[in-house]
Amino acid sequence: MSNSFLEQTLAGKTCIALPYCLPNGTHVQVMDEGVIRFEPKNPGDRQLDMVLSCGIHGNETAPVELLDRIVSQILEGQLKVRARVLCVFGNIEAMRQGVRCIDQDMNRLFCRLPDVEDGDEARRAAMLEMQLMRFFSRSIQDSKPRLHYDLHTAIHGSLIEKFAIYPLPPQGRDFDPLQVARLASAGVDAVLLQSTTSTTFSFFSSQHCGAAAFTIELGRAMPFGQNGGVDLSKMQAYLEGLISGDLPDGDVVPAHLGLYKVSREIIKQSDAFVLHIDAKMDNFTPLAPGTILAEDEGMQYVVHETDARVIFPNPDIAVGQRAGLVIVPTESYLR
Ligand SMILES: O=C(O)CCC(=O)N[C@@H](CCC(=O)O)C(=O)O
Ligand SMILES: [Zn+2]
Repeated sequence: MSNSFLEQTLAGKTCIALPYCLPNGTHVQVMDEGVIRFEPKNPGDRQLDMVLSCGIHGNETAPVELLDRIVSQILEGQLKVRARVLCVFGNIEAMRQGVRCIDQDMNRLFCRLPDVEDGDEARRAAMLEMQLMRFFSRSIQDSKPRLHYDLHTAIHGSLIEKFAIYPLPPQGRDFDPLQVARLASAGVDAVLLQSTTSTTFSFFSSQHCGAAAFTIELGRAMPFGQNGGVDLSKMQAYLEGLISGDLPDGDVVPAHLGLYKVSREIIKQSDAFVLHIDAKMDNFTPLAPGTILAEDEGMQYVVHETDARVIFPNPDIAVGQRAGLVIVPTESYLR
């Protein structure tokens, strides 16, 4: 992958290039540092417009390496482009330093204009919002389906390694079973249906760009070059298929895919917050009814749900942010 788009970006060498054309007719434009757009030779024939993002958390490197492989394949002419595709490498400085974030968690900085605090990560999030609005405005004009996959890896282990978070749809819209079924063909084994608004990148594109958007967790966060244990072959084949115009056949959510709804988010209200469950617990670990999850300013969070599981337990976050999710299985209309 020498001299790849990622390597150039990390070395601070990306210049905003004018659109140019590959020998196979694909149009390429570098929109900003770490943001590159591909458009097919015959845009009228395309079936969808898609944003693929990674590295919103700088230490989640497996999806960054995956997206860099895809960008290289396109630039080298090995992958034919029959969709409009915007590839986003999110928090570049955090990637350089191998950390989740520098000052602020970028995935808590979307949908927050105009009251968001200033800072490099807030400015980058606002710039990415503008890039997506611009990218998808053409999709709206041309009535093309809009898709956004924001690719992550998790801090801890997980009883279900690959899962997606489906942001709460805009008012008047519902979760789309077709989108969930497609993810199953990409190796995703569970989907969590969100029940509240959010400040994540995928919530932004769902809410403000009308995209079918997901946060996708693809394994455990490891440093660059140490992702041999994460098998992304199904996801890679699926994304290559979408880019080259091969939509998956299945439109039924398979029985093996776990469907959960987010019952509640545990928000850290003060510095007195104490997590009572093991912060290193695997995602999807069952929580018995009556378990004390956490305490905060004299208030106890107790599991009252039947068949509850924990996702993303983490007390080391800023006040006001979420310290974990409680999810429950759901058998909804999706199946
Ligand atoms: O493992 C963890 O604790 C965090 C992994 C991660 O970054 N997850 C995303 C999920 C975003 C969403 O809820 O859509 C995050 O916390 O930003
Ligand atoms: Zn992440």
